[in-house]
Amino acid sequence: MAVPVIQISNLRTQFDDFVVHQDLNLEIRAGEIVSLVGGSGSGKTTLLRQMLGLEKPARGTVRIFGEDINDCDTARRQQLRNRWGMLFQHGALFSALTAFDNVAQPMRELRALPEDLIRDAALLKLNMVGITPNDALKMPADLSGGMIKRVALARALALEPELLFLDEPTAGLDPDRSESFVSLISGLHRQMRLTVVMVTHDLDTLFALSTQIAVLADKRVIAMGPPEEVIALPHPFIHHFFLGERGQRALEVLREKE
Ligand SMILES: Nc1ncnc2c1ncn2[C@@H]1O[C@H](COP(=O)(O)OP(=O)(O)OP(=O)(O)O)[C@@H](O)[C@H]1O
Repeated sequence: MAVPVIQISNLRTQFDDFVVHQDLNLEIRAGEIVSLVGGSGSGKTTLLRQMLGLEKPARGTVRIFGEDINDCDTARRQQLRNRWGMLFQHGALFSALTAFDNVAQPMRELRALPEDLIRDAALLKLNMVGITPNDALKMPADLSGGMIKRVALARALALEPELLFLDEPTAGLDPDRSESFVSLISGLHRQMRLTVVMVTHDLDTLFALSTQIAVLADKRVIAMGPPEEVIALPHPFIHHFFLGERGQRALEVLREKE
């Protein structure tokens, strides 16, 4: 069987005496769209940061593409980083650069590509997310919230990643923009054969996109599987999160998809 894209084993995270994760295990296979859900403070963002190699766990291993992210040198880690893209919830773009330069920047940092190739590739990525060459010349301050998210997504895709991390991708977007952003991610997932890991509180986004849901509770991943299986599990957090009033509405979307 192929090596999992992400494999987290026996992870422990601790801040002073406060234990956030204990004996946490998680395996993500290529091509999945995995949503990480959990209550506030359950450690979703911290786990995402550990996958990105931005934080080191107290114990356990985090393997990305089969390599221990905390046990490789800086050059190797950078090579791994070039294989994933990250869409941060806030502050996704450099405010002093145009949309175009924001997307070109990760390619320029590689110092290996000629400028004309970078130009074509950046315009192509912007086109994929529906940003015109004219809008590409604008500064982030002159773009709408939805357009900023699209440019940030184009930037995350700049190096043709195999893996894409999304932190609350639709937060701050109105329902229409949120829906079109979801279709965009879904289309790109198919087109680029991406593996996607996302943290979201938005049940509409979650049900529209996820092939798997991983539930973080009791300091561990207590369940992982297809949405319809996970929501049927008898755990108080799952019941509360998915089967409340807002969950019912989102579930209708899931049933319409079937
Ligand atoms: N650098 C840090 N120092 C001390 N405590 C931290 C640090 N980072 C996170 N924590 C604590 O760890 C716990 C998990 O935080 P984290 O932000 O990962 O949760 P989360 O599940 O993403 O929450 P939310 O859904 O509210 O964003 C919280 O109690 C938080 O206060």
